[in-house]
Amino acid sequence: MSTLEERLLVTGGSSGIGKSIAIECFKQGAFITIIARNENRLMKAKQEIEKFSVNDKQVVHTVSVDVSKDCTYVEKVLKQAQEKLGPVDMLVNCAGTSVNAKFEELDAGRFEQLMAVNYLGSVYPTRAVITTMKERRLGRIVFVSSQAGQVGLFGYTAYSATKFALRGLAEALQMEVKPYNIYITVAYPPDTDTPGFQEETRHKLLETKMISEASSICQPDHVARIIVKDATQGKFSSAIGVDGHLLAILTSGMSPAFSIADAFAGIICMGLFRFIGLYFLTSFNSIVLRCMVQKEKSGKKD
Ligand SMILES: NC(=O)C1=CN([C@@H]2O[C@H](COP(=O)(O)OP(=O)(O)OC[C@H]3O[C@@H](n4cnc5c(N)ncnc54)[C@H](OP(=O)(O)O)[C@@H]3O)[C@@H](O)[C@H]2O)C=CC1
Ligand SMILES: CCCCCCCCCCCCCCCC(=O)[C@@H](N)CO
Repeated sequence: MSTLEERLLVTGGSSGIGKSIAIECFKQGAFITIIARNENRLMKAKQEIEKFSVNDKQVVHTVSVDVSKDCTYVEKVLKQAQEKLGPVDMLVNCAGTSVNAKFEELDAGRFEQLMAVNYLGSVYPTRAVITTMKERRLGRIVFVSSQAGQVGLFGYTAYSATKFALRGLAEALQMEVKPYNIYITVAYPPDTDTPGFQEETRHKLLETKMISEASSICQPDHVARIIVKDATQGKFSSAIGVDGHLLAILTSGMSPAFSIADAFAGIICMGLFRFIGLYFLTSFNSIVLRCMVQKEKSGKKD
């Protein structure tokens, strides 16, 4: 890592993808503060990450806070964290959670909770760092979305919406902060083998399971390596795997292009990828229909 990303804040840094991002950056000499709610898990993660230190000045700070509640408080504690750590070069918004269930089985509270954690829980930490980044004319902000933030899928009505929201936020913010040399990255990981994913899998709908097989299951350290590399380079979209890159081009819309070569690749491939996308969509719809027929045959209530 260059000298740029010396100081990092990683929300959700006590588990899964966030912890792997912290480890990846720590290995490259960064100073890191990890943020999550549960103090025990934070302490355990701190010890695990510190094993990868490359110089004896490196320590991992921890902050226990719920990023989804009380904006003023989140901003206050993260500003305090910056006094300890120094001005932040890169903020990684990775705290998040998912729920997989049919729309009518989710009560309204779940929609609110998910939007609070996944969306507002990225807005509040960003508010805590943006002014200093603008003053310093330097910074990177990462939003961890999902492939389910590029395409709405069966069982993810509440979840997908929160991940799509991050993209809107990121595009608008990028336009505002580009003149200040601040670069935004939206990461779209596929299913990744983390504690959060294992929890989600225990209650996963058959339709979602079958549809998700179209994409790979990744290891968190692999996902982290790609996100850190893309963010360091200042890429707006960070995709993983062949399907991830296909989806990124197909759903690129008005997102910034990383390079002229990237822009041309998109322009040339778009038509073909739309065709492939529609093929997948047709197969997903047929999975949904087959599952419904099967349930009706076996007399199960929907
Ligand atoms: N795993 C996957 O398949 C994929 C995951 N993603 C996204 O990546 C991110 C990380 O996922 P994953 O690694 O699986 O998750 P994990 O459940 O393994 O870890 C989630 C982390 O976020 C923290 N966290 C959760 N809620 C809050 C909160 N309200 N305030 C502060 N910290 C919080 C957790 O700590 P604590 O509970 O102690 O607060 C933990 O550190 C999420 O945004 C997820 O949506 C995207 C695509 C695929
Ligand atoms: C044109 C090309 C089409 C390519 C195929 C598209 C495949 C879509 C499959 C998406 C799988 C869902 C990932 C959700 C991950 C996630 O966020 C949760 N696991 C969180 O816990």
